[in-house]
Amino acid sequence: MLPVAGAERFRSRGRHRPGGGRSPPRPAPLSAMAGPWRGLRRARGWAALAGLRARTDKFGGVSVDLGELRGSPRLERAAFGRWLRESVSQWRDEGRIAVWLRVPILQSSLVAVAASQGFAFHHAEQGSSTLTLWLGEGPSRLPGFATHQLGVAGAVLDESTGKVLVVQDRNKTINAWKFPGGLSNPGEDIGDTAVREVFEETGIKSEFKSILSIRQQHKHPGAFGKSDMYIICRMEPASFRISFCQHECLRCEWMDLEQLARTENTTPITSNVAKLLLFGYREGFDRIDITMREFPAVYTGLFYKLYHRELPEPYRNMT
Ligand SMILES: NC(=O)C1=CN([C@@H]2O[C@H](COP(=O)(O)OP(=O)(O)OC[C@H]3O[C@@H](n4cnc5c(N)ncnc54)[C@H](O)[C@@H]3O)[C@@H](O)[C@H]2O)C=CC1
Ligand SMILES: [Mg+2]
Repeated sequence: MLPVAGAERFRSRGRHRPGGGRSPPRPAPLSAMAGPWRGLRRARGWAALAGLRARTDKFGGVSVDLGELRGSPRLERAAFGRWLRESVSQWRDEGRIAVWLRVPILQSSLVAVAASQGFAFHHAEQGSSTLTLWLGEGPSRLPGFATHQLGVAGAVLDESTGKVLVVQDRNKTINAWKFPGGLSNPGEDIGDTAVREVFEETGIKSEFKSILSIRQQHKHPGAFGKSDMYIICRMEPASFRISFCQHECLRCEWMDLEQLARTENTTPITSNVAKLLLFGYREGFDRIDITMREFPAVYTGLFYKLYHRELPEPYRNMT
């Protein structure tokens, strides 16, 4: 069994002791136990299991990282299965609401053992998977993993000529004109994705000016069935000579913005945003722009970017 390492121990419902009182006694060390642990003495890796730490979170869940077994002999599945069953039983008694189990990819045979005890995948990354088991009352309230992917395109408009940069994708069945763009990298700002993707696909350097539109599409086949957010940004060109990526694009050109707004050889998204951009080009970009401001995040010490329509000065400085 696995004693919990968090500062606070959760009391199970019905075991509340008035006045707080002492913590329940810590379980005896694994080696001293009888019953299900006896067989573990000889099982490979059992000693390492005893050293694992279970960390509590502020919601009352408990996390165990099997990566802490690094350098230990490979665990026998049976030993792990018995250890997990006993530990879960103890956490249940302690009133924990959930278990988070991180499994390094090379220990993946233990995933099946955990799954046979009710655990399910929460998410997987390159080197590990994380499984969860809900112990609380009623249906699980654990948040799911990422729900969306983010694509960003750049509508690069040369204001001196009224031409906009467009491409036709090589791998798409319909070769419609669209703005160059692609998927955001983890941790990448929207504007930075637009600059990077425009440059990678067309060779054109550009600067982020504003967000023009946001499209949300559920069950997107290109997002492995997840939802897809597609943001189109207004960009200002910093170079003009096209050198497009032959792998990704079939064609690339500077096209008259009004022609793009009128052509049928495009998607509804590109067509509508071309019309919006044409309106802004003629009537002022302040009519269409969703601009960005940066602020310090209060609790984390990080910064975030807030995107919204222009706020008039008197409102901006209200206290
Ligand atoms: N105008 C529109 O209306 C369009 C919007 N989009 C949006 O743009 C974003 C994605 O842009 P992309 O240009 O597609 O991304 P991207 O520019 O990041 O390119 C993705 C790359 O991955 C490759 N790829 C994708 N799936 C693959 C697979 N299964 N195996 C091997 N290679 C694979 C593609 O060939 C491409 O080279 C999404 O948000 C999408 O919804 C994409 C196309 C058209
Ligand atoms: Mg692309």
